[in-house]
Amino acid sequence: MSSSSKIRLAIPNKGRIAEPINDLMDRSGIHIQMSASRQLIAKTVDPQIEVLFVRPIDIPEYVAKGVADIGITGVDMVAERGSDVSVMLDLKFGSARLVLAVPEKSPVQSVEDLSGLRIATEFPGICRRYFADAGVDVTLIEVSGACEAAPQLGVADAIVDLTSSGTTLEINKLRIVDEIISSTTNVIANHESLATKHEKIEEILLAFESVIAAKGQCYLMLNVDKSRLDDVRSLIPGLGGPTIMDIAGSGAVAVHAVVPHVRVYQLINQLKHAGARDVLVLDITRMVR
Ligand SMILES: Nc1ncnc2c1ncn2[C@@H]1O[C@H](COP(=O)(O)OP(=O)(O)OP(=O)(O)O)[C@@H](O)[C@H]1O
Ligand SMILES: O=P(O)(O)OC[C@H]1O[C@H](OP(=O)(O)OP(=O)(O)O)[C@H](O)[C@@H]1O
Ligand SMILES: [Mg+2]
Repeated sequence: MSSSSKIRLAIPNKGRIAEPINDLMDRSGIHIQMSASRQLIAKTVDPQIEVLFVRPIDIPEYVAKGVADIGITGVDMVAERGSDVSVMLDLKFGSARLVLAVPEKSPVQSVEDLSGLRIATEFPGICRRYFADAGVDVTLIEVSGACEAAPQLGVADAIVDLTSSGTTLEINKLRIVDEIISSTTNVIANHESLATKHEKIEEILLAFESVIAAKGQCYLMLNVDKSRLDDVRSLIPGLGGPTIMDIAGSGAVAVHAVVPHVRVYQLINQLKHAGARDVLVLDITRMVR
C-alpha cells in the first residue's frame, strides 16, 4: 500500500491507450516529470501524486492489491483479471468490443454450435466465464496476440478478440457471432484508498472530468454593433447563452460563448454575415460546470 499522503497512479507504459492517457495527464495539469524514457516510476508537478508505468493488463491487480491507489486502463482488462476494484470514471476513449468470431464460411451460427471446438484468445479469464455461463464446453487456445490468424492456420475453430474498426476481422475473413463485452478506458480505484484518500482522489477525478467536458468544445469571442446583436445571438448555440459585455465608449458589445468544434466552420461564416467582427476561436483545456 502506498504511503497515506501520496497517491500512486498506475498508467500504461506503452500501447494504443498510453498516448491519450499522457495527453489527459497534461491537459489535467498533472504533468509527469520524466528523467529517463524507460523509467517506470515518476514524480509529477504535484508532490502528492506519483505515477507507475505498467502494462494495461497488469493495472487492475496493481490497484486491487493497493500497490497503486488508482489506475487508468480498459474495463476489459479489469474483467479479464477479475480484479476487485471500483470503476470510477469513463474517459470516453479506447473503445473496443470483445467479440466471438468465426471464419465467414464456418457453419457456426451461435455459441452453442461451438461445443467441443477450439477457441483462440488473449482473454482466457473472460472466455472461461462466458462459455461456462453459456453451458458450452470448449478448448481454449491461449495466444498473446495476432489471434485472427489461428482459424486459417488450423489452430482454432473460432476466436475471442477485440475489435474497434473491424479491419482485422474483415481482412482475415472472420464473422462476428456474439459480442461479449464492450470496453472503454476508465479510471479505477482501490477500495481502501477510496476511503482513506477520498479527497485527493476526488480532486484528480475532477481534473480528468473537466478535460473530458472540454473535449469537442471551443471558446468563441467576437464584437458586434448593438444594432446587430439579436442577429448574432440567434446563431450561437452556447452552453447557456452567450455572455454579452458592453465595450466602453462604443455602440458595440463583446459576445463570448462555448460552442462545439463541429459548428465553428459554418458558424464563423454566418456570424460574419450577421455583422460580427474581431472573431476569435480558442481551444478549451478544461471545463468545470
Ligand atoms: N483495436 C484494439 N485492439 C486492442 N486493444 C484495444 C483496441 N482498441 C482499444 N483497445 C484497448 O486498449 C487497451 C489496452 O490495450 P493494450 O495496450 O494491451 O494493447 P495494445 O495497445 O494493442 O498493445 P499491444 O500491442 O501490446 O497489444 C485495452 O483496454 C483495449 O480495450
Ligand atoms: O478492429 P481493428 O481496428 O482491426 O483492431 C482489432 C485488432 O487490434 C488488436 O490487435 P493489436 O493491434 O493490439 O495487436 P495484438 O493482437 O498483437 O495485441 C486486436 O487484438 C485486434 O487484432
Ligand atoms: Mg493489442
